[in-house]
Amino acid sequence: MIFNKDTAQKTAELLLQINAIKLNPKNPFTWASGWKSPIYCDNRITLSFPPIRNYIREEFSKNLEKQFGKPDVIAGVATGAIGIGMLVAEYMGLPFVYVRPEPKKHGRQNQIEGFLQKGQNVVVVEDLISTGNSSLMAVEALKEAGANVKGMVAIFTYGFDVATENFKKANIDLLTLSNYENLLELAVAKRYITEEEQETLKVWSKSPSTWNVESDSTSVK
Ligand SMILES: O=P(O)(O)OC[C@H]1O[C@H](OP(=O)(O)OP(=O)(O)O)[C@H](O)[C@@H]1O
Ligand SMILES: O=C(O)c1cc(=O)[nH]c(=O)[nH]1
Repeated sequence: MIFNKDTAQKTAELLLQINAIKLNPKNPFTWASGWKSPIYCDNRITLSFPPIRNYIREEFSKNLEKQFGKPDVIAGVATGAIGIGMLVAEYMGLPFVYVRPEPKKHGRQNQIEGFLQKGQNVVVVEDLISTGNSSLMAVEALKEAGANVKGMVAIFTYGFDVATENFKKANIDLLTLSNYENLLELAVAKRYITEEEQETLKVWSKSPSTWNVESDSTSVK
């Protein structure tokens, strides 16, 4: 679910403006899930733009407190959400930890980096949700460490049914700044994408887990 329509539209517009949305139908991206996709939303780029990362930080901080109450700790999902998660923690004056996809193989062999105590209330910050598997693995690790996970916030979700089901099964509330529906609406209205690209995305969105074609690369300008 998005926080609200205004934020969803503004966030989508900012992502398009900084060219964080890449289209590459002829040489598809491989996602974390292994799915092939003509689209890639690179939210990591937002960190390079201070006014945009400040906007994201403030929207996250305001809305997550409204939704979940003020947590004891903010957790970022590594690596994509370490930067933005830390900015949120700093803005809210809260401790921060980050969660690796798996325990580190040397050193202290930690999966969670930072100081976390059993029973602490944690809100998880993620940059992007496709299937939700990466984020929910982080939630699992936090719960195993004794944290009380209050919910998750992310910059963007594709809104796939599989993610909705995964979050429902895990009993975790997910709120996002923006989503695919708002992104597409704006990209079409402001002519960031051609009719041909629109058509590709239409075909892809009908069956994203099985979509795959051969083609060339473009970024949405
Ligand atoms: O919802 P999912 O299907 O799990 O996909 C989304 C995940 O993929 C990306 O991480 P990636 O694995 O590319 O690693 P990174 O964060 O280190 O860039 C992104 O940052 C999410 O964590
Ligand atoms: O599923 C992914 O791996 C993924 C998709 C996407 O659009 N952006 C991203 O950073 N990861």
